[in-house]
Amino acid sequence: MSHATIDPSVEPSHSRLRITHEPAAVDLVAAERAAADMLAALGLPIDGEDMFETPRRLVHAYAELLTVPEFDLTTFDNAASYDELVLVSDIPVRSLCEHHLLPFTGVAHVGYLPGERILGLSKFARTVDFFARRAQTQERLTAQIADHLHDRLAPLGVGVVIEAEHSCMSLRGARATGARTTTSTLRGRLREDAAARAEFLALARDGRSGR
Ligand SMILES: Nc1nc2c(ncn2[C@@H]2O[C@H](COP(=O)(O)OP(=O)(O)OP(=O)(O)O)[C@@H](O)[C@H]2O)c(=O)[nH]1
Ligand SMILES: [Zn+2]
Repeated sequence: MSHATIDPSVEPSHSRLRITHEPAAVDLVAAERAAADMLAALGLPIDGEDMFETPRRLVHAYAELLTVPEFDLTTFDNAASYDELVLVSDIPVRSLCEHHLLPFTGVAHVGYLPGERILGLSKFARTVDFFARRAQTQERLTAQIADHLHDRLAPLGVGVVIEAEHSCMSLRGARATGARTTTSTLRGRLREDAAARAEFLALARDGRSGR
């Protein structure tokens, strides 16, 4: 469950909304014990000198990947009445698929049509990371970023495109190395207005790196 709290020290033209996440209880000691049992059951020599510390490293690696970073969603008055698209492309995405807990990685393109507020540019990447550092599906991650910005920033429209490679599908299983999954969520005018939607999707496509 995540929730946002208003920082009481807000200034009229500059607002900071503390974006926080209430993590479930984490018991690293129990997790290390369970990791040691799992690795031993998989036949790995964890009692030997080389892998002695592997259960601890495994648990800490997952704990790090699943730690949701808090931040301030800083917004400013749209003093210039800027009413065109703002798009930040190629934001790194690092997440874990909830089915295998294997990484999926790629990029997000996040854009919006400003209303009364504009968003601090770094907050696009922070918002992506905030929702990525969990056990996720790509679809839910895409929708959560779009819904969050739509709710908190109250723009005229918002769009999120994510392109990612799922290692559970490329390293194992189907072994479809190089297969990329693209998801998009559009809200407000970017969903309803055909011209705005086409402009956003074209810019998201053109603005990305030539991978
Ligand atoms: N829709 C969706 N599926 C995902 C995502 N990440 C992983 N998956 C899929 O979740 C599915 C889980 O399917 P299962 O059949 O239960 O698992 P599995 O036997 O390991 O499947 P294979 O990967 O086909 O070997 C797989 O098809 C994965 O590719 C995601 O972000 N979105
Ligand atoms: Zn998976």
